[in-house]
Amino acid sequence: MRIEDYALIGDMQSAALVGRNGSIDWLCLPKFDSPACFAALLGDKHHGQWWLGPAGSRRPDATRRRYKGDSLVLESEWDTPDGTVRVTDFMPTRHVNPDLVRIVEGVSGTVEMATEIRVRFDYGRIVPWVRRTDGLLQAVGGPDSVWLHSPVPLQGGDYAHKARFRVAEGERLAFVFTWHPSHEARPVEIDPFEQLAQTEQLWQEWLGQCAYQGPWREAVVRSLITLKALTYAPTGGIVAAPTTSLPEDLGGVRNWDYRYCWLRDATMTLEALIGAGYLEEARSWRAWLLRAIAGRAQDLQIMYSVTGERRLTELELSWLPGYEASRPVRIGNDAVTQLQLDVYGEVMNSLYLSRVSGMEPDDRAWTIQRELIGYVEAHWDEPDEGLWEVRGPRRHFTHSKVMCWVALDRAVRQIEEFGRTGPVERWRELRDRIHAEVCHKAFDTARGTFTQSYGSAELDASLLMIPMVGFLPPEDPRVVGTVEAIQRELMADGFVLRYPVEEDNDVDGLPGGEGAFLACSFWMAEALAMIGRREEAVELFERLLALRNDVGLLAEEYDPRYGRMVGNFPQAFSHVPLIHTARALSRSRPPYPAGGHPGGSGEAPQGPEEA
Ligand SMILES: OC[C@H]1O[C@H](O[C@H]2O[C@H](CO)[C@@H](O)[C@H](O)[C@H]2O)[C@H](O)[C@@H](O)[C@@H]1O
Repeated sequence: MRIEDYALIGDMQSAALVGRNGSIDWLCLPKFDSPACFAALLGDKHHGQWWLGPAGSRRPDATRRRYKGDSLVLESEWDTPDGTVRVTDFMPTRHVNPDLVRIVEGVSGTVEMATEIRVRFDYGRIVPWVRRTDGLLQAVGGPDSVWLHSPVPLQGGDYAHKARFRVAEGERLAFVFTWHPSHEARPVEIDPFEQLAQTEQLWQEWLGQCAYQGPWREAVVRSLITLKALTYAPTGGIVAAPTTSLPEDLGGVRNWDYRYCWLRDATMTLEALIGAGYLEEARSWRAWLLRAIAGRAQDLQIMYSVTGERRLTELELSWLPGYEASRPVRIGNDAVTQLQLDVYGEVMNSLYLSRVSGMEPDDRAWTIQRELIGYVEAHWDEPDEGLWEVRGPRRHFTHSKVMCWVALDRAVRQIEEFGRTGPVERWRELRDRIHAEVCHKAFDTARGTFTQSYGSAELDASLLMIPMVGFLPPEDPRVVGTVEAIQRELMADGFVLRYPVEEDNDVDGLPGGEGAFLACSFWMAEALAMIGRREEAVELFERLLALRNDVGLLAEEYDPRYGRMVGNFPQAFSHVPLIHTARALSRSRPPYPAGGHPGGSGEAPQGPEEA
């Protein structure tokens, strides 16, 4: 199944991927980063899968599917010669244990249905013991146990449980799958129909707070729902994606675990949520951040688990063959130990924006920000791995330096605008020094463009963020020159690459190519809008929207060679800039924080042309 054939359901603690043919191929319980109990996504049905659909020798795709209104409740419908049947899949809000509910409903006629379930704990490695108790099926293996309430009798065999049954018009049959720690007593059963009503209501209430009223609202709302689904409700942490090892290069080695909270991705997600009126998420993330990074500034990591754990050691799961043979399958992520200086700017920016949006001050937050700035003061001039987390040699990445400027700029603003205390003169002086150095060392005057790193001739899509973060005004010729150079040199098949990936180029230290990283194309659309080229911006934005799958979801990348989505799915880093670009094009996103460009050209800015 292609990556875009999946839909997402979740309960804000974990999430499952449901295939177009009714197969649940990915589910980690109890948390996003727990071992999967269905891992067919990275192997086959023997690594754990739950299929449910019309009976027959093949497993046909649903005739149509959609989310029920603005929710995460998925409805898949099959038209068959004998009638139409609907399967509603959702994960109710967590009470004590995680539940997955599948309701089969006869829409017309009488349809013969079938189901086949294989539970495999520990990412497909543990075949559990299965027994029947009081009409329920219980599977146990190590620390994990699941209970399945099935409305039809299931037959065991071939390490699976199967059933064939009929559903007539108006009939509703509910399957409930509940996880719990194997040492605990049997979980309390939920009422699936009551839970369905409650889950729908929850989403309705959440969307009721949405402040976005601009164009492309349907795409923006689906992206907001997806971002909310990637939020770990108990702590406020946000995962970059709910999957691991969906390849950036089909059949290749660029397979990473995204089930963690990157400070970069999370702060960008928050900016999108805050912009749409969701301050509660910002409050809860700030509390998560203060707990996660508590301690010495030099110990700050670029990512943590959603509960704040720091050790995310990378491991390869040798028994999983990988998505379309893309090996290795990895869990954990070695990027955790990298130096990525941009995260200081991202954290400072998001805490500043939270204040601008009306969030109450927190003295501990300011103490930590002062510590972070102390670290930036001491280390901003070192080479790092940058936002792309390259596994090649460290460099003086331009984007990292620009974000160090952002860190200082937002610290200065907190003093100027919110009466915080700190060595403002020293910080202003360093902010301006970094600005001058970047303009001197990272700008190629002959080509009229900023470059990826000091002294390099390469371009990099992250340079498109220069006007967005307020480093230079959009009409500055250096910004326009950079946008145009990236258009000329980094675009392939209508989309923007992160940086050139060629065999003789060791930027990221990895073999193989990759698709177009979708965030970069959204940044291009936003940058075009900012420099007044709205028509081109809209054209590119709509080309990107057309890549979304039938239920509005985007992976990390799109590979024009195959016309397919690649990389982890769905990816916050793709949905965030979708929201930002829609806001920029509808003029509801301020181009940079109020107060001008302290380190800018000094010339009076000319506003971008009105459309
Ligand atoms: O492709 C190389 C790198 O890919 C991952 O990083 C990317 O995803 C992160 C999470 O969305 C994002 O913050 C980062 O900017 C992206 O480059 C992976 O985690 C890295 O280990 C890998 O080197």
